[in-house]
Amino acid sequence: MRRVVCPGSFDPVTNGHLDIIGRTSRLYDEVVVAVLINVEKRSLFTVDERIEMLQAVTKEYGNVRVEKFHGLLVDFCRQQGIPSIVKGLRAVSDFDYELQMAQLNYRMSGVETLFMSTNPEYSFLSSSRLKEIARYGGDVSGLVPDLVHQLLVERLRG
Ligand SMILES: O=C(O)c1ccc2[nH]nc(Br)c2c1
Ligand SMILES: O=C(O)c1ccc2[nH]nc(Br)c2c1
Repeated sequence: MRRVVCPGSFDPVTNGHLDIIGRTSRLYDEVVVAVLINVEKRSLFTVDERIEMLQAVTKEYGNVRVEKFHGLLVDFCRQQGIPSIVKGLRAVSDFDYELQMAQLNYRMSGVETLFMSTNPEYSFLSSSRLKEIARYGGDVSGLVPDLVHQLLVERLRG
């Protein structure tokens, strides 16, 4: 059974994330989306809210499991018995950092990292940029799933 981890903060999940997860779900028997618990970082949605959104928007794929983890990603992979990670690459600017992380993770644990080119339509998109636009009243409806859009507007209004 070929399984892979797709890590991130997903605060919240965007259409860019969903594109990567959906395409990855067609390549593996199971995709484990790993939501990072980072207590130092102030997040807009709680980890459990992010997990619920991810579960709702990935249900249709049928082979995506959403989990949370803290600490080292490679320790999570080891605990899950999963030998590889898939990450999206939006632009050359992502590559330097992601390459270093991939080399470090491999050196620490032998866990492999596979990179997938993001859909150019979303190459500018990140959760943080999305929240910034939404905070100032910008229309982000085409950048996140409808469910996430509703929750985002409600949360920012609150
Ligand atoms: O949500 C994040 O922080 C995040 C970061 C980096 C990422 N690369 N590929 C994906 Br999907 C992804 C998600
Ligand atoms: O949302 C982010 O912060 C983020 C970062 C880096 C990323 N690479 N590919 C994707 Br999809 C992606 C998303």
